[in-house]
Amino acid sequence: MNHMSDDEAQAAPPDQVQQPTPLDNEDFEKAASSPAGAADEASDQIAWADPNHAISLHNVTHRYQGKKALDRVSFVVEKGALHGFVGPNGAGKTTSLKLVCTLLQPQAGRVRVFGEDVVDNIRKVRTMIGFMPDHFSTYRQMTVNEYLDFFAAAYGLPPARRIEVIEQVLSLVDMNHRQNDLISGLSRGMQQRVGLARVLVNDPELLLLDEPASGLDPRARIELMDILRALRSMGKTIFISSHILSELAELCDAVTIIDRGEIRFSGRIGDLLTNPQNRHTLRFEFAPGSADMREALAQIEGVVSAEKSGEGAGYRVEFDPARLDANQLVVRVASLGVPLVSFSEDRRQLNEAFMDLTTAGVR
Ligand SMILES: Nc1ncnc2c1ncn2[C@@H]1O[C@H](COP(=O)(O)OP(=O)(O)OP(=O)(O)O)[C@@H](O)[C@H]1O
Repeated sequence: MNHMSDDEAQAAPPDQVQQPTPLDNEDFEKAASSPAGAADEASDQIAWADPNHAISLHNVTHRYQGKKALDRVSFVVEKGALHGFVGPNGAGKTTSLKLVCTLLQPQAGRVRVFGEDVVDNIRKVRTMIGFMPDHFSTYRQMTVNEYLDFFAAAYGLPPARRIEVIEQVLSLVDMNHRQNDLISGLSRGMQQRVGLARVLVNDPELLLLDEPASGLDPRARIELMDILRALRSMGKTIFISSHILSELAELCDAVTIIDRGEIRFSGRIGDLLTNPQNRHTLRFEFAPGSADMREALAQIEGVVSAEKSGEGAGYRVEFDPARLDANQLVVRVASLGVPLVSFSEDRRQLNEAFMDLTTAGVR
């Protein structure tokens, strides 16, 4: 996502916010007639304006020069969550982030941060958020210390307090030892840590991170994820965007998937992975080197199909719940006389889920 420069992403005064363009009649009609439409706003107010929702987008539509970037988008991010925001190129991630950051105003619908409307309470919202764009577009010739001091001053911290805060935020991202280095001389991973330190300068409750792991090597990626977990354990809410669902699966509690301006899924990762169609399928893994078990499994009363799964001695076993429940199936499989290593619910692979929910091609 590169529509927003680093300097643009900082505390832009309200008069620099892109003003909304009125929507056409079609948009208003759809918004009003949708189940979560503007007409329902009053009745839904309590839920959508809940301060325990760090972010809520309710029926938000946004267009650029007539072209729809977001189409009646609604989702919430719970306070204290590490929440992923995933979608292919052009899906609408940056546009959504710009709305939450107060750099854009919604043309239809409501965007709230901890229950505060981003249009009505723009200044309050800005004190609660920290936005990290995906690249350093400027400031590369500053030292780490100068860079952080610049932002701390912009937030109005007095000089003595700035020294203290810079020490604290650099220690959170383990970068105190690079305080006097030029940003341009730092690795991508270290630049990302400095970017995070900058976002923490005003101690925001909500961190908005745009593709923070892109371009990082595996080690830097793991270290960054550890820092994010530590920040979450300090009570921060973290909303993190990525193109790659599997990258966020280990880290996040919940995920929102967006494609072509529409929300395809928003909820707990576990719910995304549990395929309703696979509720009656279990995966069994026998000891390595075991004989082919397909026939033995298929002969169990109530088993509909038994297929090999993966390279080793794994099998997907589908059963008819009217004739057999999962416990009975496990007992029967365990008594086949071949050592059973594990059994589990058959869960969809993340990438498979992502591909199912999104469409091919770049917008
Ligand atoms: N300033 C703009 N002017 C015109 N069209 C825009 C502008 N910003 C975004 N768009 C268009 O709006 C749609 C959504 O873009 P957005 O940047 O929000 O998606 P994204 O999910 O962040 O994509 P990426 O991951 O590629 O950055 C795209 O079709 C994009 O081309």
